Amino acid sequence: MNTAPRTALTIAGSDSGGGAGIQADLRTFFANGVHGMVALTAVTVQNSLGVQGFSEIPVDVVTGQIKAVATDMGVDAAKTGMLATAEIINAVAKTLDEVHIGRNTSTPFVVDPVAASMTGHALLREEALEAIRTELFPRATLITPNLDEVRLLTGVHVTGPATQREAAEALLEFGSAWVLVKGGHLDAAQDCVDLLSDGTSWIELRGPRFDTRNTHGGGDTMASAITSSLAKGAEVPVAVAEGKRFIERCVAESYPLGAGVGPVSPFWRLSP
Ligand SMILES: Nc1ncnc2c1ncn2[C@@H]1O[C@H](COP(=O)(O)OP(=O)(O)O)[C@@H](O)[C@H]1O
Ligand SMILES: Cc1ncc(COP(=O)(O)OP(=O)(O)O)c(N)n1
Repeated sequence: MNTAPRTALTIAGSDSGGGAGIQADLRTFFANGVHGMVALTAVTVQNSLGVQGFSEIPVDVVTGQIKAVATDMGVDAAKTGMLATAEIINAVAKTLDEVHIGRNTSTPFVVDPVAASMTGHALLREEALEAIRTELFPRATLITPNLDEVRLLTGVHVTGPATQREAAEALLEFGSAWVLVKGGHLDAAQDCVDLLSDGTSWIELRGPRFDTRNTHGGGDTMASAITSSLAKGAEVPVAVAEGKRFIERCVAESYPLGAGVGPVSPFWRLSP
């Protein structure tokens, strides 16, 4: 009989266009040899041009999905993406404690604090930012904000290495074990440099910047690649280095689709 692969759970929204959200997460888990499971939080109406609207899933259905998979199939690592409302965030935090997922357990937990789509549409109700800071970050093994999210969460406007470090310090105050301040939106003429820290180690992850506008789903894909590595037992610095290498290839092989922004490709290993 075959043995079961490692498992990863995404708690996130659906992207009807297939490039971000749970679709990106499941594509990435699959591409990394991990069995992906889902707790759906919201359904977005979305295509390459942006988000036209969304509807939340009832809170008890969100928490029910988490409990159903955690108590039966087991979760080796989990991540969050779009959570939509403070009510969902509060309930998810409580449920993660009940099923023993988070930084003070043996099951790593990655928080991608999704606030808006790259096209500028809100994916989180305004009052929910505080719940992300107080309910999710203290439970997180790793948080992975992009520069817009850093500004919303801390007020720090990152323009280079000094402010990237200042932002990481401010974010660690909220209680996560590690923070990854992603630098994809820094100066377009430079390499892509992300900064990883637990307040003691400061690790710069530098990679080439590929000249493409098709980066839809990039943040979700990177967080899911890191979650996959954590599910397979990697320590955080190794998992993030693996995630960085993975997303680089996904961006390099991204493709146009629709009239707007195309998706990154988690399937680069399948390319001929
Ligand atoms: N054009 C690019 N070429 C190579 N890597 C990129 C590019 N854009 C983003 N990245 C990398 O993809 C990851 C996610 O990027 P970022 O754009 O900062 O976050 P988000 O997708 O959440 O907005 C980071 O590791 C970043 O360095
Ligand atoms: C359902 C859903 N979740 C997350 C996102 C964010 O994806 P994107 O707009 O591509 O932004 P980054 O991945 O670059 O942070 C979304 N659009 N939809």
